[in-house]
Amino acid sequence: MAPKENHPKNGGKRSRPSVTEKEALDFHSEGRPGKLEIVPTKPMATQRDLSLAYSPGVAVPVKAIAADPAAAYDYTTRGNMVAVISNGTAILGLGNLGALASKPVMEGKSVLFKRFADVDSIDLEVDTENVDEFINCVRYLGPSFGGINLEDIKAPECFIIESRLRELMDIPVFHDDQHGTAIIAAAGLINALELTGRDLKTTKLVCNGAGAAAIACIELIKSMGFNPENIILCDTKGVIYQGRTEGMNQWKSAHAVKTDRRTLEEAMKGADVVFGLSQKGAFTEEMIRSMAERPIIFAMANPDPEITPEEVARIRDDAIMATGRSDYPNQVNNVLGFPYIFRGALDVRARQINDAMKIAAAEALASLAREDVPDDVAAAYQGIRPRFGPQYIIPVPFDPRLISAIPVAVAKAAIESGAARRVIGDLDAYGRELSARRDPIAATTQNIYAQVRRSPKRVVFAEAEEEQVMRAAVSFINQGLGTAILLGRDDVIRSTAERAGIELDRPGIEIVNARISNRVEAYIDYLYARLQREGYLQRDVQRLIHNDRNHFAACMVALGDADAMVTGTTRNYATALSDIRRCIDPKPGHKVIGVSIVVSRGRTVFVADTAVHDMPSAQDLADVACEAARLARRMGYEPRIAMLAYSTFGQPRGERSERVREAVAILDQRRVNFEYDGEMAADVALNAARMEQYPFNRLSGTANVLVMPAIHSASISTRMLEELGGSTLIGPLLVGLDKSVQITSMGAKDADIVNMAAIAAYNAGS
Ligand SMILES: NC(=O)C1=CN([C@@H]2O[C@H](COP(=O)(O)OP(=O)(O)OC[C@H]3O[C@@H](n4cnc5c(N)ncnc54)[C@H](OP(=O)(O)O)[C@@H]3O)[C@@H](O)[C@H]2O)C=CC1
Ligand SMILES: CC(=O)C(=O)O
Ligand SMILES: [Mg+2]
Repeated sequence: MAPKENHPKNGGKRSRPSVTEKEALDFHSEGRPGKLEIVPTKPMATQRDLSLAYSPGVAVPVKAIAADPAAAYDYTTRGNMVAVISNGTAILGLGNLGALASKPVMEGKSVLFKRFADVDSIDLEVDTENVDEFINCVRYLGPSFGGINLEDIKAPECFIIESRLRELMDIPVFHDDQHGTAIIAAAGLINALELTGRDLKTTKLVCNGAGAAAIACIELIKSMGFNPENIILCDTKGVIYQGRTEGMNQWKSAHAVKTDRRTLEEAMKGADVVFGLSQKGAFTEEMIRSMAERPIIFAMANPDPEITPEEVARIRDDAIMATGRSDYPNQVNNVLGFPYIFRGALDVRARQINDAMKIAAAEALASLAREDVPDDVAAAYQGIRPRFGPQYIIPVPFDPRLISAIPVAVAKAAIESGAARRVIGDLDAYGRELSARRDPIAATTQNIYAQVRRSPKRVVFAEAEEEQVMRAAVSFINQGLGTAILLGRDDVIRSTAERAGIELDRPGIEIVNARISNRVEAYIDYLYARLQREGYLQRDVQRLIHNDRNHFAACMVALGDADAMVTGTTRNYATALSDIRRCIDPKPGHKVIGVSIVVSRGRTVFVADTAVHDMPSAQDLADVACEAARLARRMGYEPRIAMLAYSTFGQPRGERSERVREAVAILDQRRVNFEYDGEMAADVALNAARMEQYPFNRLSGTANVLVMPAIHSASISTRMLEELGGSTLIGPLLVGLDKSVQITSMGAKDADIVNMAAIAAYNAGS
């Protein structure tokens, strides 16, 4: 998983992941519809909890807040809560589709607040296009929130709404499409100008679009020193020149210039920079061709840019190209801003987000892209170590440094400019505290996908007659992960696909029918040689290869006809595993085990063995610890292993715990190179205060790998965590086999199958 010394180079030709409309709808409807839920932060289990949380206990903070409003930050969610508010009049670049239709985007923004900056957020869709009604609706909500993020409200109404609400409310009111976009575009522009050796004062820029995002972008770059005479603004009517009357408003007029150019085409001739904040397809190849040498093109319309990087690459090889999308390099998108800007603003209880805070965010972003990317961060860059250059002018949203770099800069500027109600004395300590909030598993998962994308694999889907497996296979190839081999009867696969509306006739999908494959004899010979002394006759083996797809698929992988395999949706784990073990051995010196990854409230814990050893011996437990430590390291975690039991360091003493104590002694003898200790109970392993009661314990912090004493405790506890504790469970991942195989849980959904196929492909590559 060592990142390569390189930087992403696509020239517009890199294959990029895409999603189908069905995948997008399934993603939003699966399980609980939508993308958000609310989770209590206090126990609500007993009479006492109720007395504290509700009547009578709740009266105490009520009185405290009435006496001192600042106390609301100490006793309520206000200080970490942002409302994302829209009326749906400019949803991305899709136009005015109404408040209700904007909800998926607003929920998305709320989720991004949480994911990237641990800011709690709720979306509010306000069903009016009337400016006064909208303002009146929002102005009274101040007590509920630490900040208001206005989103996708069209110009010019958005300007009036934002400025009036800023006057009326004593918390930050920030129209993300204006200032979020401006901050990110300014950061990208600072770097692009430097790379092309341009001076801010003489660069000529055309901005297509004269709405919320566009006006804010040009205002910010003017305030940074851009010469107003060098900026031409265009809208649907063409160039905004002095004296134009059609389709004008005061915000456009403020940026009208003296020029005889009238169309976007004319404006772009010889331009150094073009900003697209308008609509899909607004730039033609001709316009791009007419720009100056080494042009800077930010085509920021969402979901589809004004021109694609592929189109630009066809006609010019000297452009610096950015879009608003996640699937191209140089993503100039406000996701890089709003979570972190609000994080900083909330932490100093800011009254507003002022220009000083915006410029601080832009500068922090720009300088982050120029810094060397350290090893532990390279994972977020898809295993490639990016270097400041035309393909890397701005950090990626998954860059784990953003959470500390941007809020610290924003908080500092808020304190210095007087917008803060609370001063953070030690900003370095604040930065360290912020870093600790990041969850590396997301970066790891995306790194797995990215690595596979760079080195696509042939993965056999053993149960391809199942509809969800076919969908997973299609998604696998759509995401550029490799070739999907569908194993099954051709006619059954095709008729099921047709019924389900799945298109299989596309490059990257191969259907293999075990009954008529010309590899059958080779697989029978291979398997018979392995099983003839295990009580199998040749005809038994023939039957296995002809009739059982796990055996056939595993032989494909064993003999190199496929790189990896995924199975498990139609059979239980143990059956699938024993089918595979007949065909594939453990890697020399390894033990085959299952490791589940539990992600819970930002914490990631590996649990082993959750799949293979029923009642492991002390030797087995030591082996499991070694295998789990290897996997944790591969996923970017330095293992701290707790050997779990019901007892802790000999108390209470019991026969079952003896095995675990012995396993610890075996690890001592092996002089392994990772931290471990035990035996200990789960609460001691996971709770720092409980752990402190054993000062002699050798773990340097709470455990991140739990070795379970037996499979039943492993399986029961992980499933309970998933069902009762709201944790996300990944796996069990099968580790230790000589070839790459993953087994999903029975009845797994297509998204889970794709994840397992990606992990199988990833393991096949190393
Ligand atoms: N990458 C990012 O982070 C962000 C990207 N955006 C994108 O910017 C675009 C505009 O959003 P926003 O400012 O909020 O919307 P607004 O509705 O406020 O403004 C839209 C502007 O685009 C102009 N426009 C529309 N189509 C064309 C066209 N074909 N040629 C020239 N001008 C056109 C409109 O012109 P007129 O005034 O004549 O009607 C208007 O000035 C969207 O595509 C959005 O996705 C927005 C925010 C963030
Ligand atoms: C990214 C964003 O906010 C938009 O396109 O509207
Ligand atoms: Mg928006």
